[in-house]
Amino acid sequence: MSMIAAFYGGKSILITGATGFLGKVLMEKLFRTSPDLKIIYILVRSKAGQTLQQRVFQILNSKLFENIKEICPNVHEKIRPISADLNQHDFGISKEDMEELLSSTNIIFHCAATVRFDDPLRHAVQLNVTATQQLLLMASQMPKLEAFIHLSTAFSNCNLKHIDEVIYPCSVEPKKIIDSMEWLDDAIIDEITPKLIGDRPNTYTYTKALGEIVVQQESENMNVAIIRPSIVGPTWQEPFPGWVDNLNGPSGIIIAAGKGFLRSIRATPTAVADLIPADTVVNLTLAAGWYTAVHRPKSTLIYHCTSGNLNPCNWLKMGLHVLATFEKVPFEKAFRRPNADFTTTNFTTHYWNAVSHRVPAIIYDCYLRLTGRKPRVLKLMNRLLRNISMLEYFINRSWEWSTHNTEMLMSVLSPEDQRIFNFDVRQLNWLEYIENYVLGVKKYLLKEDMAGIPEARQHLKRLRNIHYLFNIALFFIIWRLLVARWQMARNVWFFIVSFCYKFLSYFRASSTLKL
Ligand SMILES: CCCCCCCCCCCCCCCCCCCCCCCCCCCC(=O)SCCNC(=O)CCNC(=O)[C@H](O)C(C)(C)COP(=O)(O)OP(=O)(O)OC[C@H]1O[C@@H](n2cnc3c(N)ncnc32)[C@H](O)[C@@H]1OP(=O)(O)O
Ligand SMILES: NC(=O)C1=CN([C@@H]2O[C@H](COP(=O)(O)OP(=O)(O)OC[C@H]3O[C@@H](n4cnc5c(N)ncnc54)[C@H](OP(=O)(O)O)[C@@H]3O)[C@@H](O)[C@H]2O)C=CC1
Repeated sequence: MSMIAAFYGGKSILITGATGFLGKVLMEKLFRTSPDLKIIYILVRSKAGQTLQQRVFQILNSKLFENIKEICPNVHEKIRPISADLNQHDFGISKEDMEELLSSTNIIFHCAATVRFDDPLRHAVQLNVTATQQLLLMASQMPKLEAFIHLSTAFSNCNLKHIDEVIYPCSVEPKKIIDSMEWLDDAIIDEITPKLIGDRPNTYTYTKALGEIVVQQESENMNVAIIRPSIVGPTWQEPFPGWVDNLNGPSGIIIAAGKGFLRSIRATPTAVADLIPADTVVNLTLAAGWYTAVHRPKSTLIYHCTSGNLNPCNWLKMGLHVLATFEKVPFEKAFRRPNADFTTTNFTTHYWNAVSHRVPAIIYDCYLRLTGRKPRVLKLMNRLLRNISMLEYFINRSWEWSTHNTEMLMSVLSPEDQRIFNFDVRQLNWLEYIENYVLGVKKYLLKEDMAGIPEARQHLKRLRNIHYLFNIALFFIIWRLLVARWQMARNVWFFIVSFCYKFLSYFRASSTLKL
């Protein structure tokens, strides 16, 4: 019998960010392993014209939840969406809903966040810091609360090279930052943002670090744990391999490369690609929830959920295997044949951005214009290059994360729990995982059918022929221009032709002699 699964049985669980990538995998696993849980409250906002119920319906009817209705037939009754916007005071939760949450909740998983790197500081602080503070305030009024699990990121202290499972201070207290956001205007906030974030690359990592400090400061008398995953990738094993539903992390890059838009990227090939599968993060999160509630450690434990120190993979290995998988399962309607390389200097990056990215985009836009359509490829390309520049920080450095707490947690699990809530990344086969990643991107993000693979191959063959024809035509045009205008080119051409003629004559003469 799994102790962790049994622990969640009969419990009332509150999840924020349940409509997000990790939140959905977390909910699925909870229903699959503890179908007798009492209820899952999820804080949801209406979005893109969808009501809360429509959003929940969409999640429950998605491929990810395919088997849940069999395991937990009354799953609809066990999810209770609560209308909430974490940007609002008290999250805009109604009085009745708030009373129910406060009186019933046993466990909180706080996953909601803004994960955008370019969010203005005010918005990132509101969601990643102030909302965390408010949720802790709510948690402190929950008499039945057993554990509060906060999802942070392994990159919250990415300004350090070696990161321990501790909370590091920031130069300005989070409370001061929260206060200042209330009276400073946007222009001033924009001006002071670079000074505040210091040697961190963006507002996301900075506000996640502030969020951790808030958790530490506001969690008196509560059982709290912080999970710090690195770059969360698609599922490794559960409920099935390769599930992914957003463009974050490497997924967008894989699409851009597979569709032939991206031909080079500035990356350090030997830097560690610290990816961690979503189901591994969820298993560790659930195990930490159980441990925190049952063993009640004296201080807040931080768990690094990373792969680099136990089973490292680097960007070169990842890149090469992504490209090899494109050969087996090409994406449909590619712009160019997928073929990419890493650049390592400013000069080569700018050169290849011009030659391999912008020039083909301009040529294609000319073709669109000539055929009476609206040019759009250069705009798309510039956006892609801008977005990639925001990720570059993370693919040109390596970090070391210590994992003592994570290893301790693994060691206290029963063999049954180690199997059901497996977070031992040493067992991960990277080649298999990356192949499933590319397949998952094709199936679940691009919604492409496997039956379309022969046509996609044909399309790539056509692109290859166009590429060869284009190169031959370009060569002849340049040659004609040179020979027509430049005596030196004529001399070189005459020399090459006469050399070939002499070589052929010699070859013919020597073969006649042999006979
Ligand atoms: C010798 C041979 C060598 C071989 C080499 C081969 C080389 C290449 C082959 C391919 C290889 C792949 C392997 C290497 C790749 C390197 C990968 C690099 C990844 C590094 C990731 C680092 C992450 C690190 C760290 C931290 C981890 C975390 O804690 S947080 C989670 C991660 N967060 C993110 O990733 C967020 C990043 N994104 C953003 O901040 C923003 O989206 C953006 C700033 C990048 C883009 O903003 P922008 O305003 O331009 O676009 P936006 O409006 O957001 O979107 C445009 C349209 O796209 C849709 N969209 C965008 N994002 C998503 C999403 N997540 N889910 C769904 N849809 C999304 C959006 O809706 C828009 O659509 P429209 O509205 O229709 O326009
Ligand atoms: N993905 C990754 O690579 C990593 C993620 N993490 C952390 O894991 C956690 C989950 O990340 P992930 O699932 O990828 O993120 P997603 O962006 O997929 O999900 C974010 C969730 O937060 C919710 N949310 C955002 N703003 C609000 C709001 N104002 N009110 C209510 N809900 C809101 C979103 O709801 P809605 O659907 O309405 O937008 C969504 O459910 C985050 O804390 C993140 O920092 C850590 C390391 C890596």
